[in-house]
Amino acid sequence: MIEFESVSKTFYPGQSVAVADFSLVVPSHRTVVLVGSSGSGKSTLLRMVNRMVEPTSGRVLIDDEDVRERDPVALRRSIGYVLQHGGLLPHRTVLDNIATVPILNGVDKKQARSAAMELLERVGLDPQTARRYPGQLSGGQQQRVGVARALAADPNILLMDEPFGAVDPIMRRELQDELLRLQSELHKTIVFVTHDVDEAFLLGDEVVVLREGGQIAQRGTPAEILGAPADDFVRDFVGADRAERELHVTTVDGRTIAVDGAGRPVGVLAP
Ligand SMILES: Nc1ncnc2c1ncn2[C@@H]1O[C@H](COP(=O)(O)OP(=O)(O)OP(=O)(O)O)[C@@H](O)[C@H]1O
Repeated sequence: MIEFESVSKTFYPGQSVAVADFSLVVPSHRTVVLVGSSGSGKSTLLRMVNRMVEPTSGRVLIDDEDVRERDPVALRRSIGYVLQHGGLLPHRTVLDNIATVPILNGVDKKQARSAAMELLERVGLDPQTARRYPGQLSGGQQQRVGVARALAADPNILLMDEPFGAVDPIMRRELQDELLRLQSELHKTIVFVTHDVDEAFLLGDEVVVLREGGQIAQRGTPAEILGAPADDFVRDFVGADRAERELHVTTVDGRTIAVDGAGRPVGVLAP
């Protein structure tokens, strides 16, 4: 469980607050998505968990322990972190990129490399990829390596900061499905940051819609938010009234088809 307890962050005195008095509990084994437009404080909040940002006031607790009690380096090695631009080491092979943290944590090299090979397959990469360098991979493959690397130390917590933001829409959808599959097997505690509402609704057990200053506009399951947006800001942000979200039913050859506001079929209703 991760707990944000009234955290605030002002980067420079006199500057506007990046995050003001934010509180949230992220339950263990769940995926919580922070969604909001640029500058709403999502990354700042995420980085408080692994102490890459220290709150100006308030606390972040992991399983009831204040993260400030933890050595920052050990803390970071115990938490998986995936960024938009993989942050892979360019002069190390894919296999070494994945095995680095476990080796730093004292795992025997051979063992770490064989675990890295298993992870490579787990995230859907060909074993041949192991000997390549990050620059020789596509953006989507690099992000898969990023996910494998984040999982290598078998962390309980995964922090994901716009991890699929820089890949094309088809690859993005594949990576999202892959994450859903992985999570159904691994049950990590995931905090996922995105500005894409559809991605938030697809991946989040719970979604937190943020406005500027890390203010929570609404939190809940995707269905709760879409069904009852708290205010006009949330309604606009999630596009509750957007034509493509407004589904209707029509009957074609005796089957009931759901179509969106533009008349595009989106699925068949189960009888
Ligand atoms: N290291 C920093 N130094 C100074 N100001 C910062 C720093 N990091 C973030 N900020 C400011 O804090 C505010 C919140 O930024 P943050 O990156 O957390 O937002 P975000 O919602 O993640 O946005 P984005 O989607 O663009 O990454 C912004 O006004 C930003 O300029």
